[in-house]
Amino acid sequence: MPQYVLTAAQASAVDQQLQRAGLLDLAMEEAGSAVARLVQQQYPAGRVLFLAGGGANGGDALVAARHLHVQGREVEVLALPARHRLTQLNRRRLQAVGVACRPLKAAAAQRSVEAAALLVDGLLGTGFTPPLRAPLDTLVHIINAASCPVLSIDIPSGIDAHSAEAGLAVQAQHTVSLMGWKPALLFGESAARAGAVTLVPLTVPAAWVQAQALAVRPTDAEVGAMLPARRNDAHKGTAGHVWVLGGHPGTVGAAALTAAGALRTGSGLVTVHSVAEIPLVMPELMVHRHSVWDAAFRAFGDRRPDAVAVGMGLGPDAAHIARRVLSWNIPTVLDADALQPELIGHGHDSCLWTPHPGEAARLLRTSTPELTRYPLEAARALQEQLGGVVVLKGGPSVVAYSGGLSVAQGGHPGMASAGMGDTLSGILASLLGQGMDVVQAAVAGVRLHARAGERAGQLHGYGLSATDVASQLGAAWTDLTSETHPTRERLSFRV
Ligand SMILES: NC(=O)C1=CN([C@@H]2O[C@H](COP(=O)(O)OP(=O)(O)OC[C@H]3O[C@@H](n4cnc5c(N)ncnc54)[C@H](O)[C@@H]3O)[C@@H](O)[C@H]2O)[C@@H](O)CC1
Repeated sequence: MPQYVLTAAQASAVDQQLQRAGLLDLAMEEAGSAVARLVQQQYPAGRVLFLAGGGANGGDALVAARHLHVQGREVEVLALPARHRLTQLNRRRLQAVGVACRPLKAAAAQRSVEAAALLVDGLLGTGFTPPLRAPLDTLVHIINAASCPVLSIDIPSGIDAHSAEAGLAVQAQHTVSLMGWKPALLFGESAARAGAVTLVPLTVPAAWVQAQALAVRPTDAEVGAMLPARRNDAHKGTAGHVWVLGGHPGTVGAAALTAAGALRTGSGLVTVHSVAEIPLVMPELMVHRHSVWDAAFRAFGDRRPDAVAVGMGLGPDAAHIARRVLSWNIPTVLDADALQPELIGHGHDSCLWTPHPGEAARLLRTSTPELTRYPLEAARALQEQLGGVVVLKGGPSVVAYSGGLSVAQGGHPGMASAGMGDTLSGILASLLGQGMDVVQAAVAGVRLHARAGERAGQLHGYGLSATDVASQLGAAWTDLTSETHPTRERLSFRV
């Protein structure tokens, strides 16, 4: 089952459905027991201090405290007055098994924090609306000064579930996200506050969550199923021919990296067209140097590849060249210098636009900080303007298509280096050239790139390069397809 991304309002709408179905009590029980299980697994010794708010987030904390107490763990619970009906109910249940709920005051919290081996933050969840009011602000300061690890339930207290920004908010080591991801757990400073995130999907009908969800996060098995499986009689003519139009004196490496990315993703033939001298990074590449772009287009005549990537290091003529390529109406990846506002309105359904946040801000005529505050909305706005499919690159990348958003899993911080986007363009063009649908090519391509980055990151850490990532693409493909293509892979090896 895919994972989903929900805003606070969307999570609350599912809660109301659960409430109407008489299932909300069970959902809170499941949430609290999952938190208790995680505590036992990851933080198995010492006193656990729970700080519980008055809403349902506090209710989850009270359920978790009861489960741990019943399992013999030493727990201490400090709670604000319970406002939510189920939080009141779980307070009575906790007291019934012999755990006192002491009032949550700053002085008591300060003393208790010192004796705790783990602090569970159940103050505020998705019901929080900024700014933080007293006494919660003082409590957040106390939590952040604690020397023990902090585990937050659903979202660190003080984080607005929708935004990638973070003001005064809990810094957690671990967050247990309930039902689905919240945008804040995926992007920017707010994601850094959450620490490691464990998703607990809860026993909620998938259709209820899907109907509300802002975005989907496909699993590796789902991505693997999208990738094409080859027949044993495949040859270079059936594996797609990609053209790379890029490079300019001073930025020739970009086109070479794109071409290498396409070859390593399995393209049968890759040809680079440029007016600059492109380094032959792999001898399997075909490189055509043209005197000027007009001559290049004359030489192309009516010949077309299966897919084209345009823009990488292409320089000042990029918008003009990209416009001519768009008139071919074939699967096209537009990257880097080709991402210009003057191309708005010239795209088609088989276009894949791949801006990083700076390029996206240029296209939307906004600032980069404004854009990165709400990456999902930004990706959607870009797709509405540009048409086709948009990959808004980042950690994680977002794919926006007509009617939907998808957020990639995984990746590695070492991927923050020059040339990574060029490699991604090659991957995407390769998948398009192998006949993939443009949405699936985007979703699978960003995950393939991220998976190759994870593998390269294990070898090179923060020193990994785009070339290292390209070298891991074959292995990444095998990882993603291991569940879905096993028989075919085995057959291929026997031949
Ligand atoms: N379907 C789900 O995802 C489920 C969610 N559950 C929990 O329900 C939570 C949402 O519960 P609620 O809607 O009751 O909300 P919360 O528990 O997040 O917070 C509501 C409380 O916070 C206070 N508050 C809000 N903004 C504040 C501010 N700026 N300063 C100080 N206090 C503020 C409100 O007065 C209210 O008492 C989720 O985060 C999750 O923990 C679970 O109970 C199980 C099911």
